[in-house]
Amino acid sequence: MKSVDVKILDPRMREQLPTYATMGSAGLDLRACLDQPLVLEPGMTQLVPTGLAIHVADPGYAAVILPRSGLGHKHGIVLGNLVGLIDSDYQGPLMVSAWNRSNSAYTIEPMERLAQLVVLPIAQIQFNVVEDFDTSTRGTGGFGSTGKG
Ligand SMILES: O=c1ccn([C@H]2C[C@H](O)[C@@H](COP(=O)(O)OP(=O)(O)OP(=O)(O)O)O2)c(=O)[nH]1
Ligand SMILES: [Mg+2]
Repeated sequence: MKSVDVKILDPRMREQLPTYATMGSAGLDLRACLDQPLVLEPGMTQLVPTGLAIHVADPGYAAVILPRSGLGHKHGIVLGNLVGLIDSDYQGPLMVSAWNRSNSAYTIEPMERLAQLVVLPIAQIQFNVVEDFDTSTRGTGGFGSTGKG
């Protein structure tokens, strides 16, 4: 398993560092390190601290912050940036942009699991400028070009 340096910015996180819930879990749940409940009115977005800073360090990896499906589907609590991308050289506090896309207020409780962190391999690329691409099966077809059925 890959090791990633973490700084504990909120002492409450010392006892509950994120771990994989099951052997096959891809995400580590991030908690809302709030001092009091936060009422997120419909349409509102609020930056919520996770109490952690990570340093992925290896440019061959990045972390992404994704919504939790239960919160997103049942309560409309997703991310204001849709997906949070954590660069491998970022060392600042991990923040979650919590967006209430529903029509009802939602109260985020202190230390509630709000979002999840996934570490992914990354390919950094360099562009090779060409006039024409090598032929591919798809060519320029897209946006439903393969049909519906
Ligand atoms: O949900 C998020 C998204 C980003 N970040 C941090 C880590 C990331 O490495 C940094 C910058 O994010 P990004 O590059 O997506 O934002 P930007 O608007 O392009 O800012 P910058 O000019 O700092 O790159 O902010 C978070 O803590 N949470
Ligand atoms: Mg950026």
